[in-house]
Amino acid sequence: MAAETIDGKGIAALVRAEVGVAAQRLTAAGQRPGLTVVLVGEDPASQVYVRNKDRAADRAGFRVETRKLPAQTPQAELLALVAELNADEAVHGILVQLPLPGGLDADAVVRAIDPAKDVDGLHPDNVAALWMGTPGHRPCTPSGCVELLDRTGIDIAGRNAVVIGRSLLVGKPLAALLLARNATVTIAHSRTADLAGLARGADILVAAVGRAELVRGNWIKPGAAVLDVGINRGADGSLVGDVAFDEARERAAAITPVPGGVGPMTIAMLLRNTAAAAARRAGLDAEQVFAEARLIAAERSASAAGSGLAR
Ligand SMILES: Nc1nc2c(c(=O)[nH]1)N[C@@H](CN(C=O)c1ccc(C(=O)N[C@@H](CCC(=O)O)C(=O)O)cc1)CN2
Repeated sequence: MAAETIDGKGIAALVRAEVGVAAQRLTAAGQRPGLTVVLVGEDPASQVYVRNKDRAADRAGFRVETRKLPAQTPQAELLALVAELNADEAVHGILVQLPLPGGLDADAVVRAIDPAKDVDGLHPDNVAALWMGTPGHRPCTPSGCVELLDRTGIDIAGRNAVVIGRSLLVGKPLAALLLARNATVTIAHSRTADLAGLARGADILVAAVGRAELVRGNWIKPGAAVLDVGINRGADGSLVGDVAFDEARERAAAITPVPGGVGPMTIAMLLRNTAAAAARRAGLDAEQVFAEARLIAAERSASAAGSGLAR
């Protein structure tokens, strides 16, 4: 039987609606969530992602601004902007869109961000907090993956998880998040011997390498959950994941499509991290704010459905 297709687009919309409810509560408490996105240069894909972040934050009721800088911006100027945003009380979240143009030191820029405002979860303090299991911002795409598993009812504890890819943005933090949820985690990469054989042992298989359709159908353990983080352009310009979707869905129990799977969760979780930063500033328990917002959003959507508004 073909796998369930995990509706990342729909789940991301739910999360954004819940964050919107939380934003109303935080605004009433005097902390309207504020996000500043910094875009350096003209990379076309980054421009699209930044525009989408701006629009999603605006729709959720945030105060949002995008600071655009030319590709030739000196490192010192970028660091000065980060310092300005760190000091701005209206800013709860700072995101520097990656990759930065050549010549800029992304690592130094991320280190300059106040960890409390590092809603990307990439500052070393947040990386340490992730591995230590202490409070801090978690990176958006990996936490989006876990959210997808949770909201699809896929168990994590005790399962074998194989994460193909070891980037700081996805592979490593996702491995830490799955480990924190008591999965048995293996990180695989380009030098892994018998990648296919390793993948075949995975109850949860994540592909985050950026190689179109690397993962074939016969790599999938029957009944596995497959999360495809890859976004590659096919020869005809269409988007292709790291997983050969049509083959994999014949064996998996659940699988994310590309587009419309993991990708949309990245922005939803960014909004959630920003709202969490605002909640902490308001002296509120962010988890409690989100739990209440989830109930309110569900009630609103049920009553909209009842009145025919959702149709
Ligand atoms: N500072 C950061 N930079 C980058 C991050 C990040 O998390 N923080 N991640 C990626 C890009 N990214 C967000 O910035 C991102 C990628 C993909 C999507 C998404 O919704 N993808 C859609 C398809 C979009 C398309 O048509 O191209 C999907 O998969 O359905 C959102 C955000 C690198 N940089």
